[in-house]
Amino acid sequence: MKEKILIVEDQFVEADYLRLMLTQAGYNVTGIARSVTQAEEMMQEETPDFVLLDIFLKGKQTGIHLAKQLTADNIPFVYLSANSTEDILNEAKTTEPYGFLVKPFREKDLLVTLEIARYRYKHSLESKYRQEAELKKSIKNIIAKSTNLQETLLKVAATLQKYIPFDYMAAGFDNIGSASFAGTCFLRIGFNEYQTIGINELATITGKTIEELIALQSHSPQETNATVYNNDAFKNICRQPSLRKLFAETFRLKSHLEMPVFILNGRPFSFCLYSKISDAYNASHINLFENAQMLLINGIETMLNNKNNIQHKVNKIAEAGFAEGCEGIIGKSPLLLNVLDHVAQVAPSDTSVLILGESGTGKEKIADCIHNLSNRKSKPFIKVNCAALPAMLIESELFGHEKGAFTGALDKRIGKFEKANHGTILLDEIGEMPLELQVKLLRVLQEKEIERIGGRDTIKIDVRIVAATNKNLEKEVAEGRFRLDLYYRLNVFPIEMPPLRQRKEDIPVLAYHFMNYYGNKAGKKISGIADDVLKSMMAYNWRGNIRELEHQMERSVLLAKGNVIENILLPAMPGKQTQGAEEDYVKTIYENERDYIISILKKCNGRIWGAGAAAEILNIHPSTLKSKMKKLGIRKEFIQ
Ligand SMILES: Nc1ncnc2c1ncn2[C@@H]1O[C@H](COP(=O)(O)OP(=O)(O)OP(=O)(O)O)[C@@H](O)[C@H]1O
Repeated sequence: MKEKILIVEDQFVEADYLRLMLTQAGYNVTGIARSVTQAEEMMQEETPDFVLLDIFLKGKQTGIHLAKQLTADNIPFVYLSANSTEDILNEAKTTEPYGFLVKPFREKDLLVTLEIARYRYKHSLESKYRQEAELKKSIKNIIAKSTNLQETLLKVAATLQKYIPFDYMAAGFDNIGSASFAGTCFLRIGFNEYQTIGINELATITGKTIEELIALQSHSPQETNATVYNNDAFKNICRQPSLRKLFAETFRLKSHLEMPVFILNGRPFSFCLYSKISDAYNASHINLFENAQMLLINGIETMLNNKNNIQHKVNKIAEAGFAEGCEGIIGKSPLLLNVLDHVAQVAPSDTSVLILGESGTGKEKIADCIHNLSNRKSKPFIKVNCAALPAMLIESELFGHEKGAFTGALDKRIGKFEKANHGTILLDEIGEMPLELQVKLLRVLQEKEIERIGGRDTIKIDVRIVAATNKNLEKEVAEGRFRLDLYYRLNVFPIEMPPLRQRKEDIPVLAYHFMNYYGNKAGKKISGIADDVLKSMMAYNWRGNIRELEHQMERSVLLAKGNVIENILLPAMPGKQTQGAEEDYVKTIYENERDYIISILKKCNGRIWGAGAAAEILNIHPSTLKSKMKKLGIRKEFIQ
């Protein structure tokens, strides 16, 4: 059956041209709407399978208004836009379009975008149902096992993280200061580590009194519907004094998702998630949360009816550190943690994963994590670099050959796919795979079978595919170098590796990691990196990303004269050099942690032990605080 497409476009000529292209390509155009109202009327008559949506339309409402409705009704759409401002594009992104076409575009671009959008839609539905089922199952398990509200909230927070990312979460009733306040806040401090912050701790950290916090709370009325605040929308709601503003300033938060849960006795309870990423939230997060809401309501009610529920101080931090299998991953920047959340989410399934990102950003390392966290971890993990072999050899490398299959095939050879049976195969640099082989790979993905070169039989295989590339595959598809059908198959779960320039806070910790590694390897006792060196590393544009940083550290270790790295020879950058170091300097997570602990110690007049002292506020054991102080170089004189 022909797919039904509604065109929402106020430019008559453009809309007509679109209709022509789509009809010729076999689509059924159900109508052309010039405004949101007209589109709504047309959709009442006939629900389209897809909508092509211009952003600027006749009338007051834009395409973005309609997009929100389409997302709620689960109708996929692709934006058409010209000269949109960054703000508008950012807002458009939160509505989760299945594609974006920038005018003017060619017929080929339109058809490829629609095909990709169609495939994405189909798979996003499958993964949405899977995610919903997994989230509900986890929440059910948590609620069945715990009796204490705050403990439950912490566990729910850690579970939600996989699906709806956050750096700070405030969960509780509308009145944070009331005697019956049973909510609390969680600050993410690592992959699976949270600092619990109750009202007293919040007062200490922010330097406010409880009364001031209560006053701020009254300026932060709860939303009645789940609402997303990204980018400027978040800045706007943080203009006036409120708890949100205080949270944003204290923990450097940039976007917010508020999710009210109404419990039956009428007291509103909210989950407020905040992220350090400025556009972290979208409509699918709201949908997912709303689907799990009834379970949460029942769970919270059960906890509230339990006498042990109110516990102001939670002396618990969720299991520390990275999940087993991700140990070698260094860094705690929000963008890296976000990648690891996705890894944790996809690893246990058999879904194909496509890892995208510049060279040296850690794609292969992430592939290792996916395998190690999967049920296939005890089975083989085979890596193939598609760029490293000549086209002729890749086929035999991947699928194997029979004896005498071609000149030089003196023996039978088992290919990488067979070797990876029941395990995982990493197809690195997939963008370099020759077109002829792409067809064969597609067959493996579809039929789950291979044929050795020169062989007569097909061999059934069960292999999970992880592919990686630093190329823009959509561009490769549009330019005819990569098969669209293969791209669909691989792009079921894309993971984007952020370049080092977007996560500068990871630079010092990576530098120390490589310093230790290469120091040990060279048998040299190197114990530190001079401040100037670290500053110039932070200001440097690491075009080769982590690999480049690793090589520079290896060299610096070898050249170091004493036990501190005093020099680093960074290749000259075109244009700006290291003089930008001061203003570009971003505080590391360790510096932040150090500053934070010093501020708490100052407030407690340096007291570590006892009621109301620093260890209690930080919810850690006094001896742990002492060892942290030693590690972070915090001495008494900093506190006075
Ligand atoms: N988060 C990390 N922590 C520690 N080391 C890392 C991290 N990410 C990458 N590395 C190291 O950086 C180097 C490059 O990483 P990797 O080979 O995974 O990158 P890549 O994106 O696959 O590169 P390419 O595209 O060139 O193949 C490796 O030595 C790897 O061990």
